[in-house]
Amino acid sequence: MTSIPTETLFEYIIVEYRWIIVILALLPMSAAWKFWSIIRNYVVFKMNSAPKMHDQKVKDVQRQVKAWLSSDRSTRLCTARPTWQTMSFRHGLYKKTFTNIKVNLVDVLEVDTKNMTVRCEPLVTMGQLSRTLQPLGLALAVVPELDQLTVGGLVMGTGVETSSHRFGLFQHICLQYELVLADGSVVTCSKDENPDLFYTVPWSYGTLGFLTSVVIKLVPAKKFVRVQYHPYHSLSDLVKRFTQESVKPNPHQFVEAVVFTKDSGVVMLGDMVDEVGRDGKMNPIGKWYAEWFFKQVEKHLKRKKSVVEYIPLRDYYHRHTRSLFWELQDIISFGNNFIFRYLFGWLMPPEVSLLKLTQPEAIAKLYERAHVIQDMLLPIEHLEASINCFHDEFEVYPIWLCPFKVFNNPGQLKIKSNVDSEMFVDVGVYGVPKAKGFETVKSTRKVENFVMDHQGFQMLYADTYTSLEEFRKMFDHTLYDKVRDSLPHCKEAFPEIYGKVNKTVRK
Ligand SMILES: Cc1cc2nc3c(=O)[nH]c(=O)nc-3n(C[C@H](O)[C@H](O)[C@H](O)COP(=O)(O)OP(=O)(O)OC[C@H]3O[C@@H](n4cnc5c(N)ncnc54)[C@H](O)[C@@H]3O)c2cc1C
Ligand SMILES: NC(=O)C1=CN([C@@H]2O[C@H](COP(=O)(O)OP(=O)(O)OC[C@H]3O[C@@H](n4cnc5c(N)ncnc54)[C@H](OP(=O)(O)O)[C@@H]3O)[C@@H](O)[C@H]2O)C=CC1
Ligand SMILES: CC(C)=CCC[C@@H](C)[C@H]1CC[C@@]2(C)C3=C(CC[C@]12C)[C@@]1(C)CC[C@H](O)C(C)(C)[C@@H]1CC3
Repeated sequence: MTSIPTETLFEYIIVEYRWIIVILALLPMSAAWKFWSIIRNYVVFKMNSAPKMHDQKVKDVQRQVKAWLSSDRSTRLCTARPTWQTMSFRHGLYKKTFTNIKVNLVDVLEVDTKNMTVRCEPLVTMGQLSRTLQPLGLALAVVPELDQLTVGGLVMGTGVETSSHRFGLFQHICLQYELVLADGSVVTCSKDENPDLFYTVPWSYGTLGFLTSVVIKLVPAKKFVRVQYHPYHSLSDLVKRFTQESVKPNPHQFVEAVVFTKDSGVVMLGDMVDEVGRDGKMNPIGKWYAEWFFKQVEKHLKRKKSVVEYIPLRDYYHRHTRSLFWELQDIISFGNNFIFRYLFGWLMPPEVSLLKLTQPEAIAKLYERAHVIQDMLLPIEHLEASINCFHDEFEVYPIWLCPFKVFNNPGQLKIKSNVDSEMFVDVGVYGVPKAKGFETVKSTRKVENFVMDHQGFQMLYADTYTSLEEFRKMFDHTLYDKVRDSLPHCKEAFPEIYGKVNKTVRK
């Protein structure tokens, strides 16, 4: 059955019989972990104990930074969050050599219904937030899809979702950050207070200070999302419709597309509603027995006509969680089989952290050699050319398309200078490449060059093969460098962004 070059019999057994470990150990462990965190978060939030503890916890972060300050400072600093717990594809090697600062801040602090904001700590996850906010009739303006993504990671990296064509990236819905800096001080920043710091925190990957709380913008939520599925059998027609829907003045609340082959795909347009209308069926895609969402979407291609469905709001927000987009099909190939779904669907998905922790070396090598995970962010006018380029270099399907607005703010993302905002699209490619002549580094480099030539950006949770020079060209470092120069001990404490995301520091 296997064609992976496994080095030992032990490794061979681990790879080939991994499903036994996944089903008997990882799935039950994941479920127990989820169950425990839901109860714990609920109790803490209801008892309202978290806001009182917050200052104490921030002081503890300050204490650790000050201890480093008074040491010989021979190492740099990073958070102590184990690398297997994170949503990045690789393990950060710097965690082993840097001083690890414990930032164990896991709570939703305050929901302000008057100002429509929520204040929360950096380790709060998207799943935890949507669970807390939904009963209050609220939602984050942008909810990145995977349950396990944290507020801290999304602020220091980036976050995108199908409402981003209206609200922008995750950074654009954040109103205030509280950080512990390298000199041990606590600062808050917003567009009016310490604006340079405020605008350079996103995409800084923890290289300016430790985030301790964030104020995020909320929007009113309704019970369901009315989703229209529009199948296309021509790439240019799909791109035309997708672009029109993204840029029009009064767009639908959610816009997304999944491209299944070079010339077929489905455009999805969604709007929140309170009741299920007569024009479509209710589809609770979050139920344990439901088919994986992308498989359901694929079926609309065959129907050839537009269809309307009503999806419960939380199910919609986390629609790609149960199948980790389409990555789980490579891990549990029979995961979408109806017998498996009825028996074990309620345990899905296995926690990404547990998958990462138990990933054998042979699988890591297989992914390195024959798997692509990349999100490229490009101005929307280059969408069709991007898909053609991705097809030539990778030939990986499905492709995820999500439009998003980039506001003309200071910081690392530079857009055309004469506009208030520019529409971009996230082209997400996750899977096994079928392109002839695919070679991980060579092919990814070609795509990276295409992205740079078209004024795009690369998401950095995945592998980047850019050189430091190219990276600094892709992301504008002018203000970032100025801020690092001005913050005491910053350059001594933290490497620059490239030092945390390039391939040599991640394995
Ligand atoms: C039940 C089960 C559980 C699994 N659990 C995990 C897991 O927890 N974590 C994990 O990472 N993987 C997991 N896998 C994936 C598994 O390791 C690979 O699918 C398998 O080893 C691919 O080898 P193959 O020769 O059997 O597949 P074939 O179908 O023969 O594959 C042909 C070629 O396609 C490529 N290929 C196939 N699958 C992949 C893939 N996933 N990524 C990159 N290239 C691929 C390889 O180059 C391979 O040589 C699981 C698979 C199964 C069936
Ligand atoms: N839909 C989407 O938008 C998706 C986004 N992603 C990406 O996944 C990542 C988020 O994953 P997640 O596991 O939550 O985050 P991680 O723990 O991987 O953190 C990402 C970066 O943020 C830094 N960071 C996190 N918390 C803090 C903090 N409190 N103070 C200072 N720095 C901090 C980390 O620094 P350190 O290295 O020191 O720990 C790290 O460099 C993001 O990069 C995001 O772009 C992935 C999938 C989907
Ligand atoms: C911007 C958007 C929407 C990005 C979606 C990113 C997902 C597809 C990524 C995030 C985490 C991710 C890199 C991951 C993996 C697949 C792709 C994921 C789910 C897997 C599960 C692939 C198998 C690997 O052995 C391993 C377990 C290490 C990783 C873990 C992280």
